[in-house]
Amino acid sequence: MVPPLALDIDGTLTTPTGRIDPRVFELLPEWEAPVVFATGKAFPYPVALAHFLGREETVIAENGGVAYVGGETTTVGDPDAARAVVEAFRERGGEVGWGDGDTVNRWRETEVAVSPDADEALLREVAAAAGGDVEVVDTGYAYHVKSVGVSKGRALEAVAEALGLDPAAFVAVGDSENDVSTFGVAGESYAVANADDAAREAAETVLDEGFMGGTVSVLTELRERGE
Ligand SMILES: O=C(O)COP(=O)(O)O
Ligand SMILES: [Mg+2]
Repeated sequence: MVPPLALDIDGTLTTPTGRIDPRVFELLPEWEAPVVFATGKAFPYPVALAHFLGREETVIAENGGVAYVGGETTTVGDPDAARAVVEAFRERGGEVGWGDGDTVNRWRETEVAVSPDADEALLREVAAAAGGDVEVVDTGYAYHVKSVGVSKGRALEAVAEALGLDPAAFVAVGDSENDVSTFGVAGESYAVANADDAAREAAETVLDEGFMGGTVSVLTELRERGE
């Protein structure tokens, strides 16, 4: 038997240029245990990934702000507080930076994502001035302006419970600061070689290979172990 998985998407299932690695489509459709996509991206992205893999749509989006399992959606966090920070950032000359359509935030319900090209120092200054309820999380792919206390790890606890599983039964793979909480909840945790310092420190194991190459090495090992 293979264990259930909690998989980050960007930096973990992707190539260095941000594409979904084709090996995702070979390895995950047939994985014989729950697979939870746990991402900082907005809700539709992991749902679409699960859908096109032919898997149950069991997802954590917005860094834990949104969880979806068994057809039930749960949202946590204070979107108004996050939006107020981003509005103040804009008033001070900051730019969210995703262009006119802003599909990054269009379906985002609990937080706001700001482009990695944005003025980080200004964003952090504005967030700090808003009091202690809002924080900025840097995934390498975006700065997420979100409520303190919302995390992928907390959402994984809730999703695991809904699935009737112990969160410690999960094996987690990730690459950044927003995966640290998942690593704390899952029974086994792996940081891919491209992971940031926070993820490397939190993970039980830092892999030799980066991006999907690292994730493939974990999945292969787990499969062999389960035989
Ligand atoms: O959207 C981001 O900033 C990062 O997404 P991820 O959590 O799937 O890596
Ligand atoms: Mg990531």
